[in-house]
Amino acid sequence: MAARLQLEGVSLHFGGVTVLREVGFDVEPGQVFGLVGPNGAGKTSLFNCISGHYRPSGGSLRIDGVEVRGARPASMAGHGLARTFQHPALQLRETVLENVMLGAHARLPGGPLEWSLRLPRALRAERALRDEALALLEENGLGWAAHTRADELSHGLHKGVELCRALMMRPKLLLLDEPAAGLPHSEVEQLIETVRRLQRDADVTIVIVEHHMGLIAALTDRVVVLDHGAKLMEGTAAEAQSDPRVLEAYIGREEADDAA
Ligand SMILES: Nc1ncnc2c1ncn2[C@@H]1O[C@H](COP(=O)(O)OP(=O)(O)OP(=O)(O)O)[C@@H](O)[C@H]1O
Repeated sequence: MAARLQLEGVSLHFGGVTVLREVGFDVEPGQVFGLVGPNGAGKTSLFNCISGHYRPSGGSLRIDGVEVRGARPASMAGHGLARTFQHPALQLRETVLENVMLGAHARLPGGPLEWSLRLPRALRAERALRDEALALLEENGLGWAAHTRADELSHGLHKGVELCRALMMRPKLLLLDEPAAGLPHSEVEQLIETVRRLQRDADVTIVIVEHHMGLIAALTDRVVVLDHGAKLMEGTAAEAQSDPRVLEAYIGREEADDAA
């Protein structure tokens, strides 16, 4: 079942620096939700709070009504959460298939002893996961690369492999951090098709951080715009794109970047 995500008053400080100021919004089960805003607005920091990589200084984060603020990243799979990163971190010396299978670690039966002894149940589970990972790679157009080492693939393909690794967790909440960054136009089109397919078939709630407004407009049901760590507005992508406060925030940030 796709998850409901609820944020209330989420704040984050690093020393004297305020990175997030009382951010709150609800994401309904099955929605594709966009998180946008100029560089440095706090989007990735907010993702890091949701996925347990950062501990918020205040506020509440609930997945299906369960408070997860302060939970460690490793325990977030247990809450149905999977994510991708702005810069995919793959095991570069391992094959694509091995990388994707790593996404299923939380679903493996038995303990380390059973695995080190290669007991029959562990071997059967491994075979089933291997078949599942291969099917997932095929579905996402990467079947041909299954036995290639990750360091032999391009940046765009790394992003595809990372998405498959996240999907191996069978998440009910999927966070995608700038999935289109660095992709050529044709691959962005493919990515849009992939997310549409997930929306249709996978019973998952998806939150996307992205600067590519074409992708946000094509995919999202709602967006939140962040600026200087605070929520500037919430609405549809079209409402965000025509909101003068949003335009001003982007222009202001460009001017600040130019002056720097
Ligand atoms: N670990 C950290 N320590 C100190 N400051 C941090 C840390 N992580 C993020 N920040 C600061 O928080 C602010 C928000 O950064 P963040 O990366 O979340 O923004 P963003 O909206 O994702 O930007 P971009 O679109 O450029 O990726 C920035 O000023 C950044 O320097």
